[in-house]
Amino acid sequence: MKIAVVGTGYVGLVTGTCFAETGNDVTCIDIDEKKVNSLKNGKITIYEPGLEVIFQRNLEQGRLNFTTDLAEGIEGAKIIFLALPTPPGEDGSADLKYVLTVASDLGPILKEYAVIVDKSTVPVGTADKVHAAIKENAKVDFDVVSNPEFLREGVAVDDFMKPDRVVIGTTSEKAKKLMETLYAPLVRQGNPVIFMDEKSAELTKYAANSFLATKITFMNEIANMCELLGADVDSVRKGVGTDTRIGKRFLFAGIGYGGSCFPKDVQALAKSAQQVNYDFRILKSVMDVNEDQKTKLIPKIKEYFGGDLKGKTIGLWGLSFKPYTDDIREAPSLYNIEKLVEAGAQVKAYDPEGMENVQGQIGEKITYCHDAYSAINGADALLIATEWPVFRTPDFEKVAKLLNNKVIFDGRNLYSPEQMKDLGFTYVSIGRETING
Ligand SMILES: NC(=O)c1ccc[n+]([C@@H]2O[C@H](COP(=O)([O-])OP(=O)(O)OC[C@H]3O[C@@H](n4cnc5c(N)ncnc54)[C@H](O)[C@@H]3O)[C@@H](O)[C@H]2O)c1
Ligand SMILES: O=c1ccn([C@@H]2O[C@H](COP(=O)(O)OP(=O)(O)O[C@H]3O[C@H](CO)[C@@H](O)[C@H](O)[C@H]3O)[C@@H](O)[C@H]2O)c(=O)[nH]1
Repeated sequence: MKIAVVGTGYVGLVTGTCFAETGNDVTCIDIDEKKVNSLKNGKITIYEPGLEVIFQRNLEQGRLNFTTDLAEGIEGAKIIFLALPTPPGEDGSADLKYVLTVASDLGPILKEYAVIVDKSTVPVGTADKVHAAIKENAKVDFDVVSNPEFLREGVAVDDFMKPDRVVIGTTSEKAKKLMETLYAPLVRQGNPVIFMDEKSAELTKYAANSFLATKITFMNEIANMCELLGADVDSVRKGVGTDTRIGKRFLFAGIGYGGSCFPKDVQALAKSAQQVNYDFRILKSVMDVNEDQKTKLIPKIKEYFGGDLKGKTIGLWGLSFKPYTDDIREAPSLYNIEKLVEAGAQVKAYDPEGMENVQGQIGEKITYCHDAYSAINGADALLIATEWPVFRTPDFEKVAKLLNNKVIFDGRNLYSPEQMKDLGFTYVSIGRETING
């Protein structure tokens, strides 16, 4: 089937590449000329494990094409995905200007029936708005479908090719059939395609992300209680996670959730609630707690150094908001850097994939190191912000030698307190016993 994907960022590129891989003829459209040229020339624009190989294959075999021209890109497409940004507007609600601008542009250039799919995360009622924006100048029949995306960065290809479920919001039988055909190769594992109305599909996406953010935040609060009561959050996690009603996943306490989705989507759902005069109290708490959680280790670092960080150097392991991505949007590392620099400390950082993006955003505010050990060479303490596997089993003798003080502040609970005690480190983690080496 011929399909088009408008917006070739994270979701657009994964969507386009994966649908090309399942045999469709895909054209991806983006207004960013540099991005389009790079992709046309075979240079992938995001770091996402497993994506490059299928991107190259489909590009070479001509099933994956890129253009900046919307009319050219949608020519002959039966399905047109909108994978456009929906960032928080000034009041925290999702800004629909990208989605609605493209919808308006589509009206006059649609030449035959097509299904326009909202892949972006959009508030309830957006499918109606997109429909109205297209209809204003449309000369042909069309349907607008809500098909939220649930992929996680870092495992996006697997999530897309083997989804737990596909949610499709439409009341049009014609659109339903086309979407069913497109998704058929991805749901052979027996996972369901769940059809519903557009509004419920839109809300499903916000409910899923907000629920997961709440689950993490609940465990972060349990971790904070553990610290006050002398319990261990890892034991509590195992104890509760084995209850199948709760489940083992997304129970890891740490220095808060980040990324391009949870922070903005929780905020957008809270705003949607406010707009219909509903006080969504849990979400307000989730945002509050996460705000504090992100820089939770800073006061402890200050306390270790007697309250003053002036002239101290902190080695920072991890910049991306989670492992296996170069995405630094809303990464807790950035909030920690801000606080450390504000307090007069210097930061030497290493991240396997995220350094270029951080440098692009904050420039030379910190020093970028070529590996984990150079980031702690001569540093006064180590702070861990992201659980990249390379940080999990370091040579602790080397770590001790390179650091001026044997002290680790671990925002991702990578090491066991017992091991740190044996090695003689001072070790401060989240929701567990502090070890004074
Ligand atoms: N990143 C994720 O993991 C993820 C997962 C699920 C859902 N989502 C949702 O998907 C949507 C897109 O997210 P993303 O992370 O891919 O965004 P992104 O910022 O990475 O990419 C958006 C792309 O759209 C392009 N664009 C902007 N205006 C355009 C226009 N008029 N015409 C063509 N292209 C245009 C931009 O140049 C950019 O390349 C958001 O609503 C997001 O919430 C994201
Ligand atoms: O037990 C956990 C799990 C995650 N996190 C943090 O939560 C954030 C988000 O992690 P994750 O959900 O794995 O990454 P995303 O790629 O942002 O994916 C989320 O956001 C996407 C965009 O909407 C959705 O499609 C996905 O389903 C949803 O998981 C990260 O900062 C993680 O460090 C924790 O602190 N503890």
